[in-house]
Amino acid sequence: MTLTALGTPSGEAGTGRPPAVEVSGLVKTFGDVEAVRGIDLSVRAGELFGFLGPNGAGKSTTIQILCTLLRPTAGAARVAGFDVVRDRTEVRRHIGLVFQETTLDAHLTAEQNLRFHADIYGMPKAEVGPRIDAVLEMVGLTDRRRSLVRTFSGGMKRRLEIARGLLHSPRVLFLDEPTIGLDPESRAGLWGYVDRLRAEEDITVFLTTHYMDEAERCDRIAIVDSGRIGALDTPSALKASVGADRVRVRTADDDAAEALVRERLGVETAREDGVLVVLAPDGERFVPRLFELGLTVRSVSVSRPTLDDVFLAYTGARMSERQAAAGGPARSPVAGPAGGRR
Ligand SMILES: Nc1ncnc2c1ncn2[C@@H]1O[C@H](COP(=O)(O)OP(=O)(O)OP(=O)(O)O)[C@@H](O)[C@H]1O
Repeated sequence: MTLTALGTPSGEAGTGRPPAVEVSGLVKTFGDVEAVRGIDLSVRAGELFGFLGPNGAGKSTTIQILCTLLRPTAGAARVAGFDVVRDRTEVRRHIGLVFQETTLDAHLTAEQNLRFHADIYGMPKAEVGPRIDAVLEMVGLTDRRRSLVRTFSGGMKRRLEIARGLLHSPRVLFLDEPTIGLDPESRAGLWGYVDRLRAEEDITVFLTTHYMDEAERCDRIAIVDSGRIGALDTPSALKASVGADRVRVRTADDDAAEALVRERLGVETAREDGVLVVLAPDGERFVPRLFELGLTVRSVSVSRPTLDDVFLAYTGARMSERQAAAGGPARSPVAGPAGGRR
């Protein structure tokens, strides 16, 4: 299998816009733990870029370095053209953060939370009111602007977090598992805002997720495992590079069928949940050959590779397992933009 692990997106030459995120040789260690072990990547302006990987792969650590909440052990990163170590304040001014743990003040109203954020960012007074109106409208919370945040549902809080992340018109929005714990309707709503945002504000979105449908939305995704990028490409290119279609077959005797298929047709097989799976480059054309072998086929189905298959190829696990594992709060809250650095 040959999957690409390229740091630079193709087709960028000539656009004249610097990359939104540029990372080279990034390393982060915590004592003996090598959380990030040499990451290179380049995210172009306006891109929706996804980070996928198992628990502990180093996704959050990388994002926290990009957001200036952690200092790299080695390597360099630039966000919106600014160095994350040397130009920390400028980086913070140009990014928005939405993390899975809420950092809203529950005892303030939605509007007060936003005004507080505007103060921290030193937004010009004249801009604050109209911008609050705009972001509240975008996330559908205009009529709840004077409600205390503690009266909000989980989905409403997340929408308010997004509004807050956008208030200062960032160039790059970091979303670290933004939909964990949300119901399907709230997840769909949140993605509606992200799509609208990208259309209206030409923002770059850098996302981590455990959900396959969210990964599918990305322009490109990087699969991260054990602190390294194993593959980086568009979802369709990644799926194509995994190669074979999967032909799931149930026969009268699967063990005998498997041996026969391997021997006579020279193809690879696997077992998934006990079911015989034949890996074939063109599944539909392959099916008649099963019958030609004289097998008693009880059922057969063909599926093309999914991102889950790509994830499995690179990490040895299914995304769905990760999704289940990530059902609860995964880690302690990180500091907001004004917070300290570990
Ligand atoms: N502050 C810290 N001190 C010590 N070790 C840490 C710290 N933060 C992260 N690590 C370790 O670094 C590794 C990478 O963690 P990280 O949170 O970046 O993974 P992740 O890919 O975001 O995982 P998840 O999907 O579970 O959020 C893990 O082994 C983790 O235990």
